[in-house]
Parts: sequence; structure tokens; C-alpha cells
Amino acid sequence: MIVMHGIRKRFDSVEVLKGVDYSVARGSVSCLIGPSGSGKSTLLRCVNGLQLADEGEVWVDGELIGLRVDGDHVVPLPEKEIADQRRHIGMVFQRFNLFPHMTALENVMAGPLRVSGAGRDDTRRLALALLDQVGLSARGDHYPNELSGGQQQRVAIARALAMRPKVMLFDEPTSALDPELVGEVLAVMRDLAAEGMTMIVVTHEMGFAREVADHVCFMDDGVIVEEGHPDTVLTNPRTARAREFLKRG
Ligand SMILES: Nc1ncnc2c1ncn2[C@@H]1O[C@H](COP(=O)(O)OP(=O)(O)OP(=O)(O)O)[C@@H](O)[C@H]1O
Repeated sequence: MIVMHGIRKRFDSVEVLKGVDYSVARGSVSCLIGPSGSGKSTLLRCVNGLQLADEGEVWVDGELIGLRVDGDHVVPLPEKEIADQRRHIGMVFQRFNLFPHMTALENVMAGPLRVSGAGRDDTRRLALALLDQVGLSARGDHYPNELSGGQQQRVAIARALAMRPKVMLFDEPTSALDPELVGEVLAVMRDLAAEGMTMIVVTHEMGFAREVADHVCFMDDGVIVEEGHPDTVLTNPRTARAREFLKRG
């Protein structure tokens, strides 16, 4: 479960997040939509500890992210402890961010080999199973530049899953893909949703919001202005503005 209370974030003189309250139940999939610059990516970064909110709290499965309570005060965690927390919060970006000099299999193995005591053989078995899960068992020895955008994004998802995340965050995972490749990434995300993974997906894809999400949240100018079941948010005349930010499909 992900719970955010009163999240505020300022860059210089501009307040980008203005008191966000947002919860995603365990096993739920929430689509976060809204205009460019409304603060969606900043909010995701506050959830996985890449950024610390100026005010407010983020809880992931009962763990306070980036902070600890010290007497009457809440103080930032040391960087190393934030890094430990981040390992269990999977993040997938628009531009895949794979290591270019590593094969698909090596990309998926890299995280667990770096941080856990698991042996190379066990990690290799895990990575092969994850590549199979995302439909890429025949591509393990390919380098990123030998893979399509959709395939690279599926490797990026397998790489995040290799860290056995409690939740997965996706920042526009299909927006850098040619339209014909979007479906294959959506199919992998649908499978993850069916397995009960808790997910927040920043997206402009109507198809994703309709097919996978059980919750849609519309953010505008640093606040959440509408949220609810996709059928409500995507059909209610009051929420026509939210729909403007979704591509049909
Ligand atoms: N590190 C930073 N330093 C200064 N300003 C920032 C920083 N990160 C984000 N911003 C600003 O915060 C605002 C919100 O950015 P953010 O990327 O969260 O929006 P977004 O809703 O994800 O937009 P998009 O849909 O275009 O990705 C923007 O005005 C952006 O320029």
C-alpha cells in the first residue's frame, strides 16, 4: 500500500506540489494523469526517495520513506538507508535507462548481484525467469541497441522486478514507443496487475487507464483535483478536462 499525506515540494520559489494526499491500496493500480508540469513525475520521485518532499509523508507498506522519527522531530534518513528503501520500490522510466554495454540478461542480473548475497547462478536463474515473464527469453544475449523500444522497456521492467519490489512506479512507460509497440508493454503491465502488484502509472494512454487501472487520479497545478474509478473519471461530464490528457486507444 502507498499512502501520501500533505506532500509539498518547492523548487526555488515555485511550489510544484501543494499538499498532495493520495493513497493506493495494496494490489491496486492507479493511473496518474494531468497536464505537463503539474507535478506528476516529482510526486513519483518523492515516493521512491529520489527526492524528499519539503513537507508531508510517504508510506510504502507501513515504512516511512526517506525519514525517521527522532523524538518530537522527523529527520531525513542517511543517504545509504534511503538507497536501501529505494531498492524495494521499482521504478520504470520513459527512456528505459538500460546499461548499454550489458546484454539484456546482464542488465536484469546487475541489481541483485550488486546488493544481495545471492550467487551468480541463482541470480541468472531469476533473471532468465523474469525475461521469460516479459516474453524475452530468446533475447537475453542481445544488447539494448539490438532491441526495439518495446523490448528495451520490457527488459527495464524485468530489471526492476529483479529487486523484488513491494510496489512499482512507472513514469510514462509507453510514451517513447512507436504506437505498434505500446501493446506489448501494456500486456506485461496487465500481467503484473493481475498478479496483484501495487502500481502507480503516470500515463497518457487511455487504453491503459481503461484496461488495467482500478483508480484514476487527475493532478493539476500540484494538487489532485479528481480521483476515482476509471469508469467514473473517464465518463463523468465533470471530468472532461481529465480526459483531455489521455490519448485514445
Ligand atoms: N529538479 C528540479 N529543479 C527545478 N524545477 C523542477 C525540478 N524538477 C521538476 N521541476 C519543475 O517542477 C514542475 C513539475 O515538473 P514535473 O516533471 O513533476 O511535471 P509533470 O507533471 O511530470 O510533467 P510532464 O507531463 O511534462 O512530464 C515543472 O515546472 C518542472 O520544471
